[in-house]
Amino acid sequence: MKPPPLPLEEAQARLLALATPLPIERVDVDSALGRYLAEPVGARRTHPATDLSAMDGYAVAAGDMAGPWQVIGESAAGHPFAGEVRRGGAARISTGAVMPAGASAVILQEDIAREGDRITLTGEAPIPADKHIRRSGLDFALGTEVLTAGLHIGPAQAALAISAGHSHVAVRRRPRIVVLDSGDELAVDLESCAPHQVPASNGVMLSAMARALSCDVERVGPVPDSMEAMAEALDRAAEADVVVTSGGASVGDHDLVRPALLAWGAELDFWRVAIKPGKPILVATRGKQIILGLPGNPVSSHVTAYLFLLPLLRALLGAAQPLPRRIRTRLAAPMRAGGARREFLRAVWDGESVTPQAIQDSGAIAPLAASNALIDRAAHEPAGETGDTVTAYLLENGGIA
Ligand SMILES: Nc1nc2c(c(=O)[nH]1)N[C@H]1C(S)=C(S)[C@@H](COP(=O)(O)OP(=O)(O)OC[C@H]3O[C@@H](n4cnc5c(N)ncnc54)[C@H](O)[C@@H]3O)O[C@H]1N2
Ligand code: MOO
Repeated sequence: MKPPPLPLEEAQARLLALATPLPIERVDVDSALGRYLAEPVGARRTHPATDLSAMDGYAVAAGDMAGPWQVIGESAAGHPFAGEVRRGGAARISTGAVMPAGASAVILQEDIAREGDRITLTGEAPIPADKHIRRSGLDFALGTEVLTAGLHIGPAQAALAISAGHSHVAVRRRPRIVVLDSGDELAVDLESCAPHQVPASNGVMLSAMARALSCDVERVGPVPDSMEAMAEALDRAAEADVVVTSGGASVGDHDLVRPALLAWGAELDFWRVAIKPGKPILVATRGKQIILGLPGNPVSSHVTAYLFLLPLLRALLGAAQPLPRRIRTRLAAPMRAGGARREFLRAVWDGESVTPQAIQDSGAIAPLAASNALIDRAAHEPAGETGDTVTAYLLENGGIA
């Protein structure tokens, strides 16, 4: 008797429990982009390190806001004014330049008339007087924890690490993934793809999903439906952290993934999850290696990669939040009632509401490619009306902000 399919959350928790974050390495911030911080980042400097002007204009002394003034020097970005600003004096100042000693206000150049070195106020003096000054430490002070461990390193986080004085950060090494697709019907040469064949598209799709998460991916296959060919293909995955197979996961006579994995020395953790598409997904281990057997139907492969593979890779990379986040949104069109399995419906989210695709076949790639969201519909959920609130996952950024 085979055990019943696992509920999704239980299956995800079991998979993530197998994932120990990979060893830490220190890399330059450029190379860390797309990965997750393995250690918090503390500021090695105060930013700004000193008071700076936020605008182009003239720096004057406190309480000396009426003018006229004599321009006694200039503070340009990267070239501070060495002198001191006293009553009646002003220093020309540019955006990002250091406030000179004695100066405590910046008057915008649009509010000033200049004749030679004499300037007068033609517009408004700033209120409060220090309005255009960026104070030392406004952004962060020396010693502050500016980035927490487990955070995704995107462009802004990279800029912050650099501003905080870190040219290198601690991240987990890139996971090594082998993507292996299988099936006698799979064609690589698209020019000679006969009607009994199918273009092998899952390998490209699954590799692309893994590569978007800073993984080193090798593709093996398509592998023919024979135990010998599977054994040979799996041997090429001996060094992989994660082996992803696609196809052959179901119950057919030619579905060889499970027996081939067992013969390779893998131990089955679970097989089958109560979701549609993607029910026949399997998870196994072989020593430290984690094996994800995804169903061959292209949409099933995509959805299970989204719900299982990407969270697993994020966990190996040390992400604080490996699972995709849900959004609550409204139906822009009616939704059919749920069936026996919880279903992830391909859908289009326009920023306000979501429309399920008319065709939900797990072999239909066109509606998948036209979708940017998955609606999470419970088993036996009643039909939905336009305007009803539903839960959805956004596909475009892997569901993670
Ligand atoms: N009697 C039953 N039959 C099936 C069941 C079941 O419970 N009882 N489950 C169905 C479900 S659900 C799914 S999902 C599929 C999964 O099957 P497999 O993982 O064994 O996948 P295959 O049979 O190898 O292929 C299914 C389908 O996908 C195409 N495919 C496979 N690999 C690729 C690839 N790399 N690129 C593009 N397309 C691919 C393949 O040609 C098939 O059309 O089983 C159901 N059957
Ligand atoms: O679960 Mo299968 O993935 O429904 O087509």
